[in-house]
Amino acid sequence: MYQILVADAIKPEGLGPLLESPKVHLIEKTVVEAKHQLHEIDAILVRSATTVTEELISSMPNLKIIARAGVGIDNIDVPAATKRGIVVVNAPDGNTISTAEHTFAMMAALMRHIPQARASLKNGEWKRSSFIGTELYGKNLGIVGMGRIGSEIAKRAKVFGMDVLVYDPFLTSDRAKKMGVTSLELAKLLTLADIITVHTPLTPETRNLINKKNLLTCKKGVYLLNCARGGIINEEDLYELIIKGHIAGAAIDVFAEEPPLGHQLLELDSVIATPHLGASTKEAQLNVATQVAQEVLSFLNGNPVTSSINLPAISKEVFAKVQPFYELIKQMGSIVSQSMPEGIHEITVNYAGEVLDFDTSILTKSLLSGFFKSRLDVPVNEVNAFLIAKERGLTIGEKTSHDTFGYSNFITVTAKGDNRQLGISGTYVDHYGSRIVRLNDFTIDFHPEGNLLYVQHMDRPGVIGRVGKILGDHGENIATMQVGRKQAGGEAIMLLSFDNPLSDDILRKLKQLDDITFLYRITLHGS
Ligand SMILES: NC(=O)C1=CN([C@@H]2O[C@H](COP(=O)(O)OP(=O)(O)OC[C@H]3O[C@@H](n4cnc5c(N)ncnc54)[C@H](O)[C@@H]3O)[C@@H](O)[C@H]2O)C=CC1
Ligand SMILES: O=C(O)C(=O)COP(=O)(O)O
Repeated sequence: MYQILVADAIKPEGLGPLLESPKVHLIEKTVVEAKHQLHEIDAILVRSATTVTEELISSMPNLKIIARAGVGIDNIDVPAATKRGIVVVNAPDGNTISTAEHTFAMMAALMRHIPQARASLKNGEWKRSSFIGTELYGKNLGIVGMGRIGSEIAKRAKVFGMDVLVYDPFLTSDRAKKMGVTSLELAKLLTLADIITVHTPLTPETRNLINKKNLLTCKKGVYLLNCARGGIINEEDLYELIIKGHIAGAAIDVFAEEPPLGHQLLELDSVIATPHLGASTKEAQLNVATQVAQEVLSFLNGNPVTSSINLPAISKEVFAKVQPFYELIKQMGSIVSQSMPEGIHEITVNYAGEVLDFDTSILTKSLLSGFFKSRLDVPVNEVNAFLIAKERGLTIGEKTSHDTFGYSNFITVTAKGDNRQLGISGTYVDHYGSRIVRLNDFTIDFHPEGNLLYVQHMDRPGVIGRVGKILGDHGENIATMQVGRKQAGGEAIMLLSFDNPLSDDILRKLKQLDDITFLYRITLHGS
């Protein structure tokens, strides 16, 4: 039973996929309330209220997936999660419309002083001339960050007759043209805009992106909006320039620290604010909860996730096609690891044939997860495979070729250690399954599963019999056996399979036999 901590207020109606799963137990508590259960948590679902720090991650040794029911992942230590092999997913488009609409509502309210006028009315006043507003029509709206939300705002602004100027280093001129917006450098946008709204994520690059220095280049009387993340516009600088009259007003939904208790900006009449409400609609909350619930369930069921921050996106359909190769190469990684228990400094994979239809980096990561599984006690998966390899000084190479040796697909892994090199080739055959077809230059054919014994020996009479005798004397029943050699009298191999793993004692006795070059036990769990 998977233990899933729902640490923030996530709409229960959206959690249906998880609630209906017999494999899942939902714990709806804050991190503090659940402090005695953290060690058993497999998945955590959060919004922006919970900060998922490295410390919190390390207090959850079973954690496999962190789901953000929303967009911004600045409250999650993604590098720490990645290092631990924990998948991070979000709900990238579930609250786009709500946040764009909220920004637009804030802009209209800001320009027409709606909150201030309402407060005045409530005080029994009727001060029509104090609340003279400004039209949106014909104004230059500067959008910084032209992603999902920025783009939706641009569409709405155009309908209101605004001229839309945008700055986004990742926006192509083609897309800007299609959207009917003017793409500019930030410095230029700031000098031309009447209203500026930011819609970037909060990153080291965007923190304080809008600051005193560049705000002073803006038109006097400019309006600012931040419905993205506190800190993108420097709050102290904004305050100072509003006080000095350079900025006419600001609409703020998000703060550098939330809640912003006693914040100086909230004391200013020309600042309107909401308590991080961008995504707070019935629709958005249902969307994001449903999206992350589906992602978490899919992941826990061994299926791919589609909106991961630290994994390449792969659809269910593509995953179904790639899965046989994914399992095959994971077993090949495990064979390499168990066959070369000494240090390995380089692994190269050569992909040939129909396997090249897929993103082979996913397969190489699967190889590494199989390789590291028996070597490390930290989980290694597609999330952290390359990172762990780098940390351990393991060089990973990927090659492709057309030579499939008559198979429709062919994968060869070569591992180099200090004194030895190992080569293994495998293929996936429809209706027949994974096959290892070459090992250390010997032609062979076996399904990579179960308890195996690989023996490399000199091709001399009696070797096979002596091995068989020791096994028989210990009551070990050989389930299958294959032999191979390159030339008479040269080196040869035996590959035997058993119902149970062989004991260390048997291995020791086998190693003492004459003519055995080396042997190793390989245990492979289900493929
Ligand atoms: N107030 C609220 O409740 C909500 C706030 N948000 C915030 O809004 C942000 C944007 O959301 P989406 O549009 O969905 O994300 P998105 O990823 O679709 O768009 C972000 C855009 O910012 C651009 N960008 C990145 N670095 C930049 C830089 N240095 N300068 C200019 N542009 C840059 C990217 O190229 C991208 O186009 C989120 O990261 C989140 O922090 C999102 C949802 C709700
Ligand atoms: O999705 C986002 O990035 C948001 O800022 C929404 O935050 P929330 O889930 O409402 O705490």
